[in-house]
Amino acid sequence: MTANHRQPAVAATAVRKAYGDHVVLDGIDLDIPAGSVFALLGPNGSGKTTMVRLLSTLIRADAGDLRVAGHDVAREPDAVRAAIGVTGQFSAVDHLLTGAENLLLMADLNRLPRKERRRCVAELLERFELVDAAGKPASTYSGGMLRRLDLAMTLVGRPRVIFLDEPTTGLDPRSRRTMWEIIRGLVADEGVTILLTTQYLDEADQLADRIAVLYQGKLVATGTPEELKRQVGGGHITLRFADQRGYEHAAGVLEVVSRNDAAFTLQVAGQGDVRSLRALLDRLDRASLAVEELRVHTPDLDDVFFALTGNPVGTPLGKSVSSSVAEQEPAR
Ligand SMILES: Nc1ncnc2c1ncn2[C@@H]1O[C@H](COP(=O)(O)OP(=O)(O)OP(=O)(O)O)[C@@H](O)[C@H]1O
Repeated sequence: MTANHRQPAVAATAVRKAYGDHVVLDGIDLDIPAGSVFALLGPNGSGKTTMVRLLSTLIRADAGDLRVAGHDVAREPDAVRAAIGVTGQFSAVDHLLTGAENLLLMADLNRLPRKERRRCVAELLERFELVDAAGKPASTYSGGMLRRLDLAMTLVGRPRVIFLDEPTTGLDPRSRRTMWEIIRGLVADEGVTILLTTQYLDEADQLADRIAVLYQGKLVATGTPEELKRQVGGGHITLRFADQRGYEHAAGVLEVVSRNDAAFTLQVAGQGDVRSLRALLDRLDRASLAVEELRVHTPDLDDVFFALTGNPVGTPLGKSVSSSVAEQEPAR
């Protein structure tokens, strides 16, 4: 590992940003190693876009230090701009131009040598599966195609750090997966650093080396997906019985965490590993109890999010829910 790799690609210390009385970011610290994917996870209005705008020099922080690719954001904004690419809610795509024209325009703006322009555009169209649509106006593109074009345009400038603001919001599942593959490829093939913002826990789980959970202007947790999941403790196993008799019998035999008398289901603590599952099934066998259905629930980022914020994913900021709703299995 070189010295350059040890230097964080993005660093923030005690960053604060308010609009009037509304404190949007309140003492944010970030440290993102070069060559990694970092997800800033938070519900609508939690300040994710504000953080990206600060890091990409579009707005100024009220307090704190921000460094990107080794440059101070306040003192060396031009050097920061030269090192970064930004895609997302403020897309650079011109809808009147074709995909190829948009890319050529970026190549011009980046002052690529004339010979290189065409080669670079052709390469990007190929890589982002836009060859067939290259001659069509961007106004005719689907949401997924527009995101791909936006990201391709960003890559013309060969950025070392890329900010992806909600890269897959509104996309269908197939387009999301294509985008995820592209993002993974960028890090693996080119060693760029990616900071992505997302409200999707599965996206953070799939892509990020590390995740920070932003809630009401503060980072409420930071860690690898696995570290965050460990924080919320053990999973559970749900057992459903065919009738009242079996259900009541089992409830007397097992250490039950919670029960649902109407559905004949019991929850017992357990991670779902083979050894503890075998022990549980042996116990049921010895008691001559037949289980109709068994489900293992390992903690996931939905549980983490709820444990940290008191809100299930997708709830707008500040709207807590009753524990009865929260105790339900998270929707997939
Ligand atoms: N220019 C501005 N003037 C006043 N308030 C603003 C401004 N920009 C953002 N805000 C407020 O700051 C808060 C955070 O906004 P931000 O866009 O950073 O959130 P977000 O987490 O990216 O949410 P979303 O997913 O909805 O974009 C919101 O309450 C928003 O209304």
